[in-house]
Amino acid sequence: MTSAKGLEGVVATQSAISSIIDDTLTYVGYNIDDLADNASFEEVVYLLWHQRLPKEDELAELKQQLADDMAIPQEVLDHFKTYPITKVHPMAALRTAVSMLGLFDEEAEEMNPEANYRKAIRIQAKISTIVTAFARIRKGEEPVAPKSDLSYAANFLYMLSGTMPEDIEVEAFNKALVLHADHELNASTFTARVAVATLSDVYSGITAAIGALKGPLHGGANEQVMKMLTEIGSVDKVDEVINEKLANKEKIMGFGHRVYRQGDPRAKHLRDMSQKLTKIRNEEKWYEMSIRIEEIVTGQKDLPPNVDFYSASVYHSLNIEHDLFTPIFAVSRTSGWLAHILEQYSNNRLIRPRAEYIGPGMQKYVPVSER
Ligand SMILES: CC(=O)SCCNC(=O)CCNC(=O)[C@H](O)C(C)(C)COP(=O)(O)OP(=O)(O)OC[C@H]1O[C@@H](n2cnc3c(N)ncnc32)[C@H](O)[C@@H]1OP(=O)(O)O
Ligand SMILES: O=C([O-])CC(=O)C(=O)O
Repeated sequence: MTSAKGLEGVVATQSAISSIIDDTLTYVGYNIDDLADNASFEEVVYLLWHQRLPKEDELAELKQQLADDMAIPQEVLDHFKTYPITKVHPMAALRTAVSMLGLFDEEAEEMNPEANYRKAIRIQAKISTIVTAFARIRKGEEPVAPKSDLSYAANFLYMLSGTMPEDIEVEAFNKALVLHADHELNASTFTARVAVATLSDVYSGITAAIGALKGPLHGGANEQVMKMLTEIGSVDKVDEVINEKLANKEKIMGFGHRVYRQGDPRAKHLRDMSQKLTKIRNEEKWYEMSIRIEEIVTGQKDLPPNVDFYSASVYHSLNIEHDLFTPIFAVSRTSGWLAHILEQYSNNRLIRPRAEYIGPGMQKYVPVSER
């Protein structure tokens, strides 16, 4: 037996949800460029869960269901107040809160397709309430109740800030949600599928996936990008800092990808949005620094930016705290995780690969007194 390090190039399952072929990303055969320019996040959720776009009444029904299910149990809100609050990363809070949600779902252990679909709606609805409520409670503010007439994207921004978002903010946030919704067998989606392939429940799958997304080699990179931009501070410092990092063989967060070779097709949408928003905010330096970093890294290492790079300056321009960037990724990717969980249940087999053993050969047990 020989192993592929990091399972590179291994085809581990079949899926009808999203594909990356020749650096083109599609959700159910729809090019991501088309969806990013035209679709609402709710339409994409429907697409991923049903493998077709919704008709008008189906979309209206899903929107209503999501809006109706956004409230979270008071116990979860109270739990947030018991954390040593300044030290808790919002991804850790989210991981715990989603697991806790399962304790209050009477259908948590029901394993039929209808019950699993109902849970998918509830989890997708409640996850943005969890992130926004935690963000407010840790600052000593009261959570803001969702408005049922707002879109998913608008509701998130409204629940976070307590004020009505501007149209351009909703447009940017909706686009970001669409772009992050699914991505074939990335690490967190694979994690979700492995967890539920044991026939464990949906909450276990999402909780496991959140844990996998949190790391800086995956979803956690967007927060690290903003940390790097903040540390660099100004366009004239970019060359010195980035050249030094590259010379020291440090990874530049937001660059590189296991699958894409020519570049991540999602990055250009976020680059355009970053340019637009930083101009409106009169904070063009974040965009200009990002552009200069891209020039240096692609010039020296042939490593294009991934989805995490420009999302950082987009979220910053939406006045979002930097440690909420990865939870926002989770809010969107929950739709993809749920699609993959439902697909896994529909055609399940335990996922259990092998390991190539590289330890010592056969050894004889020696009693502790003789070692
Ligand atoms: C949503 C997402 O998850 S997108 C990815 C988000 N993650 C990041 O942006 C973190 C930075 N990027 C990385 O760490 C990697 O590019 C990954 C994790 C995304 C992909 O990793 P892998 O396919 O395993 O590539 P690996 O880490 O082995 O890198 C291959 C080579 O490119 C270099 N490299 C890869 N990414 C970077 C980077 N961002 N900066 C500098 N060098 C890099 C590696 O150092 C390595 O060089 P070497 O062969 O000289 O040792
Ligand atoms: O596919 C991957 O490996 C990582 C990624 O870009 C994503 O999850 O969006």
